[in-house]
Amino acid sequence: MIRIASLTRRYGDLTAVDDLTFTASPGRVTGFLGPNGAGKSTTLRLLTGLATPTAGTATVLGRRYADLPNPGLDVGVLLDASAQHGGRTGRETLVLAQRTMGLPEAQVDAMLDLVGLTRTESRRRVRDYSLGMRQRLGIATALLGDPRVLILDEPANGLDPAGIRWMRDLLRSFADDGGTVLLSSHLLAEIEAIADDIVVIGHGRVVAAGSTAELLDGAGTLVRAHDAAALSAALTSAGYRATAGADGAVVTDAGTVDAGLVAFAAGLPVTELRCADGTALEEMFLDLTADDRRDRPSVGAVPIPSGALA
Ligand SMILES: Nc1ncnc2c1ncn2[C@@H]1O[C@H](COP(=O)(O)OP(=O)(O)OP(=O)(O)O)[C@@H](O)[C@H]1O
Repeated sequence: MIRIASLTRRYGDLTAVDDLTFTASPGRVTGFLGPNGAGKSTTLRLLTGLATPTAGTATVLGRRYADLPNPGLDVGVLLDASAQHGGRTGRETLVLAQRTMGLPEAQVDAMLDLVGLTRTESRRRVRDYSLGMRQRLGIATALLGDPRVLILDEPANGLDPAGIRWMRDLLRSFADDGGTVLLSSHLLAEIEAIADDIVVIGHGRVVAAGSTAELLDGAGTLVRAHDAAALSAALTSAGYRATAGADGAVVTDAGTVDAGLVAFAAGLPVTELRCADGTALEEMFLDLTADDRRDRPSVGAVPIPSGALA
């Protein structure tokens, strides 16, 4: 369990993290989403003791990270794969971590196998690794102590499609075994494919949170007809919200059945009708994070499900 409660971090006049509250639960992958500069990395740094909060608390398994006696055994952390020591080989990096944590050396080979780094690759210096290989090494280091919690900042960076699929499966099975995963990204599609819960932040504040299913439901229905303007007008006059996209699709808060009935009643042949997918979630994400005003989070269009905020 990760608990962030009223967490705030100011740098001079800038409030990088602003009264942030959410939890990441065991058995679930929690996606932590936000555009550049939203405060994701600062939050993860506060959570892992690399920065101190101005106010509020961030705890892992009920304790501040700094109070965990041997943190690597409880929490696996990967914040910046490119920051690993370039002069060490991959194996040396793992052996150092293994000794620091007091683990058997066999664990190093087990992790290399798990992340798909060959023995030959493990003997190369990290400076000669691709970003994808560094991510794999970083994940191996994070998993070395068999922790119950994983905190990962943009772990898909640099991975090829097969690597992304591999990481997704790895995180899924980690969560299915009861682990807690908190994973940050600015890539909505990546988060949507893996996360059970999503917390969206903008300007250091939570702007939407809930299960991925709830947020997708909140994204509504996508309906397409030849005359998008007429379709929008028909939906609006039936009391629904409707937004016509540039590609002719209309996203509405009407259910699929109601949207179809409204179009039929208006004499508009429907060419596509389905639950809105990640495209609509992406529009929601952009909308939610577009508001520059820190004092007024733009949550009006999307309800925050009760219980989603701790
Ligand atoms: N040590 C620091 N001193 C001053 N400002 C900082 C410091 N660390 C972060 N900030 C500022 O806090 C804000 C949030 O930054 P943060 O790196 O947490 O965002 P992010 O969501 O992780 O963005 P990105 O996706 O680009 O990594 C930014 O405006 C950043 O410039």
